[in-house]
Amino acid sequence: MNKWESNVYLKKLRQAVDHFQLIKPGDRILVGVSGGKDSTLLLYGLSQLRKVHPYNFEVEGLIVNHGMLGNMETYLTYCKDLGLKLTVHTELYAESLGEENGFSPCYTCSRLRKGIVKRIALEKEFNAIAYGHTLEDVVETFFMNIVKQGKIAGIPALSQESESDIKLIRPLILLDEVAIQKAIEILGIPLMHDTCTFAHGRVRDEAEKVIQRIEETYPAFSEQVVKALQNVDLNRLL
Ligand SMILES: Nc1ncnc2c1ncn2[C@@H]1O[C@H](COP(=O)(O)OP(=O)(O)OP(=O)(O)O)[C@@H](O)[C@H]1O
Repeated sequence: MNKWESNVYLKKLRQAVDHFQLIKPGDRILVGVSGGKDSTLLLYGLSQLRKVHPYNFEVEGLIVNHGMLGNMETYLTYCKDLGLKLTVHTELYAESLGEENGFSPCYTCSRLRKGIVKRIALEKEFNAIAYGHTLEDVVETFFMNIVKQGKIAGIPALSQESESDIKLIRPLILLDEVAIQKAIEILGIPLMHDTCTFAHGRVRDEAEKVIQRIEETYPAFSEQVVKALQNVDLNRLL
């Protein structure tokens, strides 16, 4: 087993890429980067995978600077030294956000940010956008969809952007936050800390607590949810 394979976090990223067929030869992938641990590891991991994977593909990171991102200088220098391709696009919309038409600032910010990433992907002829959603994101979303919507749905590893040919890929979907944190510590990347004043008391925090409590009894609960989402017994649904 080589060094690459012995790194559990990179092994799981590759497992997701291959199992869900996230990457095709010739893909041009734009990674949405927030400067936090998940999307930073995603950019690093895909850039590493590129070097050893049989398929030829390109990887580039994009930070949308909406005005609440803190100091980027050290982070950008470190990423550059690691050989990561990363650009910053500045559109300072965050400060003017508020509660609008019943939508929270976080919701509006996320919509605007995704629109910008998509626009730049199209302008620069990328055919794929990668997001840093993790195992926890899938399980929390699954839980919240049941509790809030009465619906069975998680986050797909691979989906299609509406209104364009761009595919959305989520290669960290098999990785948990503990493994990601460990990987970031090993790499020593100084993360960026956002200055967002809205993101507190998220509904997701409640889901996180409930899942943690379940995992005290069933430690593999999150992995089992991901397994279950690929193993639906259609004959036993109503
Ligand atoms: N400032 C940013 N610039 C570019 N991409 C970003 C930025 N912030 C976040 N992203 C990307 O968007 C992904 C999802 O972001 P985040 O978890 O904050 O929630 P969200 O936009 O509410 O997403 P969702 O509702 O789809 O879970 C991140 O994993 C990252 O890949």
